[in-house]
Amino acid sequence: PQMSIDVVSIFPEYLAGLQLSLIGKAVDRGQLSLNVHDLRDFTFDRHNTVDDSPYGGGAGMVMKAEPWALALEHILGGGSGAEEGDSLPSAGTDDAAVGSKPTLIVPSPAGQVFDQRIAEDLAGRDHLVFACGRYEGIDQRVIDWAGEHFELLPMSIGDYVLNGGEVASMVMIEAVSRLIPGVIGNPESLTEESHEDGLLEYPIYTKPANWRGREVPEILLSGNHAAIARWRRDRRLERTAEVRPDLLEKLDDLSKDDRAALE
Ligand SMILES: CN1CCC[C@H](Cn2ccc3ccc(-c4n[nH]c(N)c4C#N)cc32)C1
Repeated sequence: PQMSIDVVSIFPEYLAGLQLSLIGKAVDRGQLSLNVHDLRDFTFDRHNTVDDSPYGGGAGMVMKAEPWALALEHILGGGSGAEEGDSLPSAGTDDAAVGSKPTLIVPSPAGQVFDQRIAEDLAGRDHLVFACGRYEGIDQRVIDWAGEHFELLPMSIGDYVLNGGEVASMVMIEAVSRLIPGVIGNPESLTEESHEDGLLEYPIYTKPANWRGREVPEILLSGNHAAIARWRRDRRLERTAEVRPDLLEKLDDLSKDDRAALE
């Protein structure tokens, strides 16, 4: 596969949604491999304990280090099949020396904020591993240890608080996998979309031309493709100025026509 994705979670069924639709098809086509691991499979006490109370006191529980290290070592050791089919490293070398290190993404409110640029960067990598925390998070020593075996990326999907890393991982996996060539049916649909080139997308319409008395903008029925392209760009500029002026300020290649649309 072009990319292997592993996810570790105490709620593996949360990630089942990814098997549907586009990503499911890409997995069936062998473009993507997605493996979800239950953290509790790496506990061996009677209660499959994954958490304990925080040193120093405070509310909530902390996820214990050992299960996480065992789960991540299982994945490093090829437990995800990510390395299957790769030429086995010659004796004595470790993967990190032979290939590039896998990328470990740790969803966290304290992470770098995920955006389309980061999605594009991650889409070019071979092996992504997502560590989904719950409770108050994961013992810091796991993160410190993981930094020696992975390229470590603490990542937040936005400035609001969730209860765990699963939803954040699904957001990032969807944003990344749709950028992998062939995963999205028509690569054309990856252009001129919001955040791809810094402008929000233009309004879209389909049949009927008159719906409950509301007409489709005339220009779109004209067949004049240059005029339609201009109209669409004007709508993108207008919408971005209205909804996300912060994005507009980042643009430095506005044409004369663009500026006219913003007057
Ligand atoms: C009250 N406490 C505060 C700290 C976090 C605790 C819940 N939690 C445990 C693991 C974990 C992972 C990610 C996120 C998260 N929140 N917001 C985002 N954008 C995230 C992302 N990515 C949240 C998480 C709840």
